[in-house]
Amino acid sequence: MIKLAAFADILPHVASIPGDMDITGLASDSRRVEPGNLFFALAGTKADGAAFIADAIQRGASAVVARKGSVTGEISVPLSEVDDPRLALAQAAARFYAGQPATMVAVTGTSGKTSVASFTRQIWEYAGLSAASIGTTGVVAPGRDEYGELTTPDPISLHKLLSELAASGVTHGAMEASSHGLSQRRLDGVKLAAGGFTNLGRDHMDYHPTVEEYHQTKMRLFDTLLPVGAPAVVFADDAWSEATMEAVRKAGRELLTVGRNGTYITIKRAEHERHRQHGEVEHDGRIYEIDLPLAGEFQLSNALVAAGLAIATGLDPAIAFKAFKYIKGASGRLELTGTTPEGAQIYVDYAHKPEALENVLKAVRPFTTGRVFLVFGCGGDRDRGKRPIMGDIARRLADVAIVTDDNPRSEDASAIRAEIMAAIPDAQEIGDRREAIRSAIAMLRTGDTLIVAGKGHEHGQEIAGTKYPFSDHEEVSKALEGLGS
Ligand SMILES: CC(=O)N[C@H]1[C@@H](OP(=O)(O)OP(=O)(O)OC[C@H]2O[C@@H](n3ccc(=O)[nH]c3=O)[C@H](O)[C@@H]2O)O[C@H](CO)[C@@H](O)[C@@H]1O[C@H](C)C(=O)N[C@@H](C)C(=O)N[C@H](CCC(=O)O)C(=O)O
Ligand SMILES: Nc1ncnc2c1ncn2[C@@H]1O[C@H](COP(=O)(O)OP(=O)(O)OP(=O)(O)O)[C@@H](O)[C@H]1O
Ligand SMILES: N[C@H](CCC[C@H](N)C(=O)O)C(=O)O
Ligand SMILES: [Mg+2]
Repeated sequence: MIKLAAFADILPHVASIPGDMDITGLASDSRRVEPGNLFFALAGTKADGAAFIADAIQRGASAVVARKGSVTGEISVPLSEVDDPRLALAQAAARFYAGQPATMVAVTGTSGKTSVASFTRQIWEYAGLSAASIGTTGVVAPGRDEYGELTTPDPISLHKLLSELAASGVTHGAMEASSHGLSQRRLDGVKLAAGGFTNLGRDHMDYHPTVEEYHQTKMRLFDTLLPVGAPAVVFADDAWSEATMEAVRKAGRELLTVGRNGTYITIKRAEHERHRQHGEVEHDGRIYEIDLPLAGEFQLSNALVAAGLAIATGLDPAIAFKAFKYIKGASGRLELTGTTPEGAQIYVDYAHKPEALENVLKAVRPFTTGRVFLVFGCGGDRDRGKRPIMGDIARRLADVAIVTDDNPRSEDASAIRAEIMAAIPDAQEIGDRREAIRSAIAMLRTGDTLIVAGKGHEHGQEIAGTKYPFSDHEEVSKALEGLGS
């Protein structure tokens, strides 16, 4: 419970409302309003929250926040009109749910966010700090491991969570900043100590009009959310690194680069083995040995961004680099899930966009003496343009590809497959994902590698509005049991 007047600096006019009222909670969905809630009417992609003000009041909303000019006519409760209701909601949520872990960092980029958030938490944990990570795979903190729906939670859930974490003694938190989250102001109330950037590729072209606009949205993390002078840890070896560095410099934040071309942490030497990477990095004039028990050079890039975030916010570099040895991959990120009796290896991976798929296929090639198999599809109700691009990547980089279903959502699954197969007509088509996985595993021989791509950690498959239980991990295990391994 908090007085409405406590939001006076965020919400115009509330200071002039006679008789201060108690606010029992915040809501942005009228269907979830409880008596005494402050309702925020948000303009969305499908609806305008202003149309649900009457509904919210009927359910007991005691005051309403809406975009200037969006409310016509009288309403029966106090109204605060603002330029940006989503920003007001984020700030109000941070006020309502007081307390955040003292050191919060956020990472953006097309791929690697979940991994970086998880690695940063693990580095802090290794150093003995009480740490949390928040992102696509959910929340992980001392005593908590919860599956999540969104990469960046909405501000109300996010601040409730941060407040609980702080109250339970968590001092360090790493979170993912998705482009949706940044554009919708979901993390504008978070007090950030540092920000990170991994890379930029094609994603969410159903939401962002151009790649440039998509990049600019991601840059909000640096030019708006990060305090002036705060460190921005930028991966230096990506095609979009230069543009990101420029954005950070222009915004007056401290630029720290990592990677082969990085100056804050520089890769001096890296040897990649099948399941680990070993090498040396330079930081602040000193050389540190690193040993990372994960496959794929991209995981080393992610680990460097994580180390950069931890060091930039105060951790001893020697401890940060030593922690690499104990890092576990995030669930379903190039995760070795099984081995056939003949020794072929099967990985579950979350690549559901072009660059991720390309990276993963390239990552396993050097260690595959036989053929690289790929089982993949594309999600429905998402960027259609990526389908033939991913088909083409599979054609170029996999030896055997099976096109199957991901989450068709409301779309016709066979039409999605056809759009992928336009670029890889020779692929096998097996719509049923379980069948596709079984069929691929049955074909594997010594030296082969199979990547089951697209769903990673997911627990379900969404078909025509229903989420059916489904796990790539489980299906791989069951198929292997069938082979007697
Ligand atoms: C496309 C998108 O981002 N949608 C988000 C957006 O919803 P919207 O603006 O489209 O909502 P809308 O349906 O148009 O309705 C507008 C407003 O009216 C309200 N409403 C609606 C109906 C009603 O009866 N009463 C009512 O009050 C809604 O609650 C909403 O506030 O704002 C909502 C509230 O903040 C989010 O929950 C919702 O996320 C949906 C669930 C979603 O699926 N988002 C995905 C695409 C997403 O955000 N993904 C990113 C990136 C993933 C990644 O690649 O890593 C993520 O961070 O997870
Ligand atoms: N640094 C990287 N560069 C390129 N590809 C990567 C990188 N890190 C991870 N990937 C690929 O992207 C997939 C998703 O990785 P991760 O979950 O860490 O990224 P993310 O940015 O959180 O993705 P999402 O936005 O889908 O949640 C991995 O399974 C892997 O295929
Ligand atoms: N957060 C991403 C996840 C996509 C996962 C993939 N399995 C798919 O369904 O396309 C999205 O909602 O676009
Ligand atoms: Mg993620």
